[in-house]
Order: sequence, then structure tokens, then C-alpha cells
Amino acid sequence: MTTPPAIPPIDPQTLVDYLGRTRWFGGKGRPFAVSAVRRIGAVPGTVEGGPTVLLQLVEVTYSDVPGDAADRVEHYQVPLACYAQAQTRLDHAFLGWWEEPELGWVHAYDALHDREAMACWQRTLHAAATAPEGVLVDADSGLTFHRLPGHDLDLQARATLFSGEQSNSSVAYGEDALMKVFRKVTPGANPDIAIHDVLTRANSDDVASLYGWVEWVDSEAEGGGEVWDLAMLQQFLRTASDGWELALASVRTLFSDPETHAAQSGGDFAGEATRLGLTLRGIHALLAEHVGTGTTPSRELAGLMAARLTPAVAAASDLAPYEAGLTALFGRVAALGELPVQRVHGDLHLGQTLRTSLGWKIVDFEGEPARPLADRVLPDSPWRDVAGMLRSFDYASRVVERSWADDPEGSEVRAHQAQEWANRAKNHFLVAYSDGAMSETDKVLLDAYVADKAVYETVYETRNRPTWVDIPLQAVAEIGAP
Ligand SMILES: Nc1ncnc2c1ncn2[C@@H]1O[C@H](COP(=O)(O)OP(=O)(O)O)[C@@H](O)[C@H]1O
Ligand SMILES: O=P(O)(O)O[C@H]1O[C@H](CO)[C@@H](O[C@H]2O[C@H](CO)[C@@H](O)[C@H](O)[C@H]2O)[C@H](O)[C@H]1O
Repeated sequence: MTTPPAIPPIDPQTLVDYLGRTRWFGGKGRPFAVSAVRRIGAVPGTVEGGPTVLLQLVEVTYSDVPGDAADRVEHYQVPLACYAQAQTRLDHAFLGWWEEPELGWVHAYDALHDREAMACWQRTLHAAATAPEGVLVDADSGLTFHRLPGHDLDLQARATLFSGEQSNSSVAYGEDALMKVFRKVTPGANPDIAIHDVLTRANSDDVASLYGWVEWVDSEAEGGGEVWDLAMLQQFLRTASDGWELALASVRTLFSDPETHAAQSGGDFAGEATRLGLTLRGIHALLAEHVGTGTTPSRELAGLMAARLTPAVAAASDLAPYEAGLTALFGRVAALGELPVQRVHGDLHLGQTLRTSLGWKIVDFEGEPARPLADRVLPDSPWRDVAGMLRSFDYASRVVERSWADDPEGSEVRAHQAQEWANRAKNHFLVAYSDGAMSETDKVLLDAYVADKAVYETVYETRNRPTWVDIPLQAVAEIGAP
């Protein structure tokens, strides 16, 4: 196979139009241009009559921030399935047609939508299992395919693109494996792969096992080879139900009979919350054992919370009345002294949990996607993850309660029941996580992380779902009341 050209013949406007239509592009609503397109190379594993799969990195530059801003330039991975003939079954994923120097005229489609294209990744990851050390290097493209031992891929399993809400693109190979292709990519180890690698090798039952991953070494980068993680292959959790949907269903059951008390009805989530608390405790223990622990002066953690508060108030002025109260709470954290820190999930909420027949599994260890990679991999207090889950129980109860807003009759009963549902779930989760033992320091820290998260959510909702902003704002008001 010959190396494809460094500058592909694709029209940048074609990509601008396409990005704007996708679910995963994070720059919608911002003024941007496609400033460069970097062709990585072709995925090996092609077959006669199948597509050539070309990987490319699309560089996007935003004009709404200064030239030196960290979020001015982003890179998105857009793999292309190239065919000599038009493929009408892929019309919805069509990008354009143009002349490729090595291939002639091609019809190009977003490869994630094409099972023939996704089979190339699958075949190559399968081949990597028998390569020395489970590592297959494709010298032409600089792509490297890694496999962990213990699972034989089913090459008969067909690829289907996952249709849920996602910031990346996942493809299920039947019920055998799931491949997540990262869309917004940066140089450096992807935390989702790194954490799944650690937990899989530690035989954790609390995550989907890692089967392998794909990386690209950019040999032209200044100072030598720069590694970009492009995709992750893992166990497909066949019996999984989404934790957020289960929690909503639980609250809804409660309201279907307003006379029924939570503890006696189907709408009690306490048992699941207990199991979730134990699951998180197990994950934190394994991460502490296998990645390590340390300490950080509490004034540094408090400083980060205070530093996030200032721009948050600027972005969401409804926070202003509570700024003094929140600052006082963060000040109490500053006085706590040295605090234990370790690798954590970093963005934990019910939408990152899956209930399977074998218990809860936690997914998506990438951290908050909006934060720079260097920040996301820093050790943090485990109470950050606990706080994320507590906030999520609150969200679930409030979202269902609000869906009854047009029916004033019984609203007080519903408000009371919703709060009771959330409080029971929070208490059970917390008792299970902490084994019923929290120090005064733990309590101050947890309160502060809950406040920090609610502040973040107020900004998130202001920008994404303005009609939901009162949910986190009410929590901020309870914590930071003057
Ligand atoms: N191993 C798995 N098996 C089955 N479904 C999964 C698995 N991992 C994730 N999912 C589903 O895919 C969704 C998106 O996964 P996630 O890792 O959160 O993607 P993203 O990083 O793009 O947000 C999850 O909410 C879950 O419903
Ligand atoms: O896209 P991510 O999953 O990384 O997280 C972002 O979006 C979440 C919403 O999808 C948002 O979560 C907030 O809303 C949830 C309900 O939709 C709720 O369960 C969470 O507790 C609440 O934080 C998350 O904050 C944001 O980073």
C-alpha cells in the first residue's frame, strides 16, 4: 500500500457543512473555519470490492476567542469510506466526490456509518491479537493496533452505529464488542483508554473490559513521534440499561400513584443506589492501588473551585447572589490541610452508569470533555465523583417532578415525594460508598464538590438547556444562601 498524500483533495467547505450537521461536533453555534485537513492514512484490512478507509484529522479554528486562547483550535477525526461507485444505502453519510491521486474518482462517506468500512478496523484488531505483544504496527500509515489477551473477536458480527446521545461515535459489532471512535482528539494518552486498561488488567467487574485500542504516531511532530489515541474497543454489555433512564422510570412509578409512599412502591431506588455506591468504592480502591495516591494542599483544590466560580458568575448572572456564600464554603476547604488525591472518573453522573444483569458498570472515563486534557488527568479528590452522583439523583427527581408542572393538583405532594426519593437515594449511595463513616473533613469537602458541580451545571444548562437552569440553581441557592 502506498502512502496517501499529506494534503487531501477534499474541499474545506464540504467539511464545514458536514461538521455542522453531526451530533458530535462540539463547535456548533460558534464561528469556525476548517483551517487544515491532515490525512493520516488508510486503515489496513481492506477486501476486494470493499471501501478504502482513509483516516483524516480536521483542524477547526474558531474566531470568537483571541489567537492565543486554548480553545481556539480543535481537531476532529473524520474517517472516510471511499468507493469508486456511489453507495445509495449510505446517502445519509455522504460527504462528496472528488479525485484521489491514488484511487481515482471516489464517492466519500463518513466511515462510521458503513459496516464494510468498520469491518476493516475489526479485522486489523483481530490480527493484532496474534502479533508480538499484541501490537500490530502499520508502517504505511503510522497506525498501531493494540490488543489485550482474553477475548477472540467474532469476525462474523456486523457493525451498527450507536444512535444515542454521544460526543464520540460508537459502533457495536453484533453483541460481541463495542468500538468507540474518538471524534475530538488531542495528542497524548486518552484517559478513557488508560483507565479501562488499568481496570481491565486489575480484573475489575465494574467496567466493560478493554479489548484493544488504535493509536497514530505523528512522526512529523516537532520533537519526535507524538501519539494520538483514535479509538477504543471494549466488551459489549449486552444486558445494559441506562442508569439515568432507570432512575427517571423509578421516580415516574412513584408519581403514578401519588397516594403511595416511596418506600412501599416500585419507585424506590435505594437498593440500586446502595449497589452504585459499592461499585464506585470498588473502582476508587482499584485506581488507588494500581495508579497510586498522593496528597494535595487543600488550598490548591479550594483555589481551583474559586477560580471556576468567577467565570461561572460572568456566564450565568443568576449565580451572583450566592457568590459570597460559595466563596465562604470554598474558604473552609482551604483550611483543611493536606488532602488525599488519586485518579478519579471526573465526570460521573447517572448517564455514565449502566445496569447489567451482573450489576452496575461505569463507562466513559474521559473526564469533562470541555476541560483541557492536561487538567483532566490530574489526581483529584474521590469526593468529586461522589458529588457528581448526588447531584444526578437530585436531577432525576426534579426532571420528573417538572414534567407534571401543568397539573397543579397534588404538586406539593409530588414535590415532597420527589425530594424524599432523592434523599433516600443519596443517603443509601453515601452510606454504601463511605461504609457509614465520614469525617468532618470529608463532609466539608463533599459539600464543596457538590457546590462546585452545581455551579458548573448552572453554566452548562444556561448554555445548553436554559429551561433546566433552575434545577442546579436551586441547589446553589440552598448551599450558598446569604
Ligand atoms: N460497553 C458498552 N456496552 C454497551 N453499551 C455501552 C457500552 N459503553 C457505553 N455504552 C452506551 O453508549 C453510550 C455512550 O457511551 P459513552 O462512553 O458515554 O460515549 P461518549 O464518550 O461519546 O459520551 C452510553 O451512555 C451507553 O448507553
Ligand atoms: O456530555 P457528558 O455526559 O460528559 O456531560 C455533560 O452533559 C450532561 C447531560 O447530558 C450533564 O449532566 C447533567 O444533566 C444530567 C441529566 O441530563 C444529570 O444526570 C447530571 O447530574 C447533570 O450534571 C453534565 O453535567 C455535562 O458535563
